[in-house]
Amino acid sequence: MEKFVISGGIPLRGDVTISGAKNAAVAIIPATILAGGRCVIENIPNISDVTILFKILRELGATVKMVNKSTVMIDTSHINDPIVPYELARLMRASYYFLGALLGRYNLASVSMPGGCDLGARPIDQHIKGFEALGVDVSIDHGMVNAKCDTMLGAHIYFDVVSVGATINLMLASVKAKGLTILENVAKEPHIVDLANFLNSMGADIRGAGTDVIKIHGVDLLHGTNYSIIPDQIEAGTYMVAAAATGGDVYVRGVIPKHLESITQKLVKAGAQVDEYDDYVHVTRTGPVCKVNIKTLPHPGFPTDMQPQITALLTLADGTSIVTEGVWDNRFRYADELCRMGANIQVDGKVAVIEGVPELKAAPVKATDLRAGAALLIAALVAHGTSEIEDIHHIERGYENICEKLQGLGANIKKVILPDSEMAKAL
Ligand SMILES: CC(=O)N[C@H]1[C@@H](OP(=O)(O)OP(=O)(O)OC[C@H]2O[C@@H](n3ccc(=O)[nH]c3=O)[C@H](O)[C@@H]2O)O[C@H](CO)[C@@H](O)[C@@H]1O
Ligand SMILES: C=C(OP(=O)(O)O)C(=O)O
Repeated sequence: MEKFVISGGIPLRGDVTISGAKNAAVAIIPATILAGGRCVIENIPNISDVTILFKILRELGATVKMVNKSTVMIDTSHINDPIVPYELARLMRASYYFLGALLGRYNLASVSMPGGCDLGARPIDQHIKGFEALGVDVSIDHGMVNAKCDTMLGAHIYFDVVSVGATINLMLASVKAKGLTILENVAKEPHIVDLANFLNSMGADIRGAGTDVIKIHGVDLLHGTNYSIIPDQIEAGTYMVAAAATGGDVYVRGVIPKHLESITQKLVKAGAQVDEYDDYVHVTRTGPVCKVNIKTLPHPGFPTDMQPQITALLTLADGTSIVTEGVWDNRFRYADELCRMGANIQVDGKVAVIEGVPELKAAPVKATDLRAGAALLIAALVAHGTSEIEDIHHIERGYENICEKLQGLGANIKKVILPDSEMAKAL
């Protein structure tokens, strides 16, 4: 087991460069199956979710080679197995994109139910409803989702809830379906647009990504492509909040400021100064943290994946803030851990009332999921004394070299391998 040890109280200063977006990469990597050829993808984040997807692709028969530290060549000419087993699929959420991608190429897929962060119920009924509308038979047996059809036919699908995953899975499945597919009430996140751009660069005909309606004219054949993934909105937002929380002065580079607007707006209300430039933002805070009310919503609303991090900042506000989770049933499990560090947070279902405290105190804490881990890191960077964060594998699902990037900003953080894991490795 590994943990982060952080001595807090140091304002972050300097430059940090943002990696490729996790939630775009995890859709684009399975999508290479549709090419049936060679794709070269740049700006791949070096995170454990990506490593697992590469492993799955190799098991399916693809060739996956890193060309340099952030560019990968994936050749899916020789996929020979449409089955994604439990041991790999359970490790992450996006493994279910193999359903859409394999269906799109072979009209056949068998993928174990996915894992991912525990945020309450994470049903896949909208994915199944969409596949069925395209003429696919879907059954769930022994935890495997089995899907097959003879020919996929374009359809008009109206999603009952706005779902990133269902939008992506249906784009993947329908890109080669016969005729026109119309997806309505779709997600509009930047990674939806990035996937559409990637698929279009392979010869797909997808229009409207980034709006409520996506129209897909099925094509017979797709081909390999070269593509560069967008920067990670949530990684960027996390460093912006960390800069504000520590009273720092940080240049967050290699970003698309437009993707950060909802985060920037709340940070400014919370007392930070954020200056936007072409491909970087400059975040400082010299005054007090101000109370802010926030409700998370699908894009372009405030992203749920930034909710724990901004809550960590608001624990230090001058006054009481209310944070309402508008996407997930249970995304405040980290609040107890922040309270161990001296925060004052009352959670009632999807609402957290955060009464600001003058300071946080170092403590040993556990990351309950990816962004919960990021929130604890931010709190530990602020708190005086030495904190230890366990279960950092959650954090490493989504943040490339977070320890090194924070060290580069002057943080006193190190990754420690606990002796029992050394022992486990030796056995
Ligand atoms: C790999 C990835 O990109 N993960 C992101 C994706 O997760 P994910 O794609 O799983 O999230 P969804 O957008 O699908 O879920 C949004 C809401 O819709 C509900 N729902 C979803 C599907 C379905 O079939 N039925 C249903 O009811 C969910 O329970 C949730 O309440 O979007 C979330 C919302 O921005 C982010 O927090 C995750 O980081
Ligand atoms: C919830 C998240 O990821 P996943 O859907 O992969 O669990 C996240 O990125 O915050």
